[in-house]
Amino acid sequence: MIVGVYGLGRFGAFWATVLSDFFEVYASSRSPRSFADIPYKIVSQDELFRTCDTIFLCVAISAVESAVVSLRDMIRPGSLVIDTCSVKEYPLGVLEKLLPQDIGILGTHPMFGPDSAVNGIDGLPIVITPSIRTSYDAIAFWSEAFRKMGLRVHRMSAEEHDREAAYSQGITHFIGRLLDRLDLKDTPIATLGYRKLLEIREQTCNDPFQLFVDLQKYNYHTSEMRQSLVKALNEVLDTINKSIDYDDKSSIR
Ligand SMILES: O=C(O)C(=O)C[C@]1(C(=O)O)C=C[C@@H](O)C=C1
Repeated sequence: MIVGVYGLGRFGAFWATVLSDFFEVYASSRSPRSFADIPYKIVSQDELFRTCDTIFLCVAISAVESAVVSLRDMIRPGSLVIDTCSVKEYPLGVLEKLLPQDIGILGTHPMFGPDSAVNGIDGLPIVITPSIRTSYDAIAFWSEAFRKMGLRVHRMSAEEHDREAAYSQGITHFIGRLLDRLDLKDTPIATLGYRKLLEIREQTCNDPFQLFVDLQKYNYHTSEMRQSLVKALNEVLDTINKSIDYDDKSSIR
């Protein structure tokens, strides 16, 4: 079985490498790039869809629609398109709307990337969100394949995924970008907690800014998450303000 990867950005190039330990992998992208020392074969878009009947789509969330429009005539009937976006309801909706009925669709979200999987993928989580267009065989095959790759497979609906991810990955990227605006510096008196804050900033800001914007825009639950954050911030500020007695000179400097 030759597995295809379409999109060779930060995540696609990483995922093609990971898959190559378990499958023969062909990869292609809109703007052809040359890579040194890679375990997969770079092919033209034409060859990718002619050769592979399982294709991982590894494009930015905001690029899914235009990618599918430009590729759909090349995808053979009976193929399976596996989306890997960090949100699930939006891309699955686009794929279901734009791909012909005889092409299968499976949603996945590997909950890691090149930074978090620097020591390998063993034990890391991957979400699978079957759509109305996922065959039982495809769910069974890929759940087992991901397990054999050492991943922890979590099956849930796209809606459940997005709700949970808004309050886990979404909030992390939001806080990371907030911290980035403060220009925080390392210091010899850094506490463990402070070092963890700096790590969050580094981990999230190492990803393209587009990922941050897309996570906030295309996960329909992040707006509620942001409102909860603002409410929580105001409540904490209120508590502090109430505890400061502005007439008592000893409590303020
Ligand atoms: O390891 C990395 O490079 C990542 O940024 C991975 C990360 C994240 O930690 O938020 C980013 C995008 C994916 O949706 C999953 C996880």
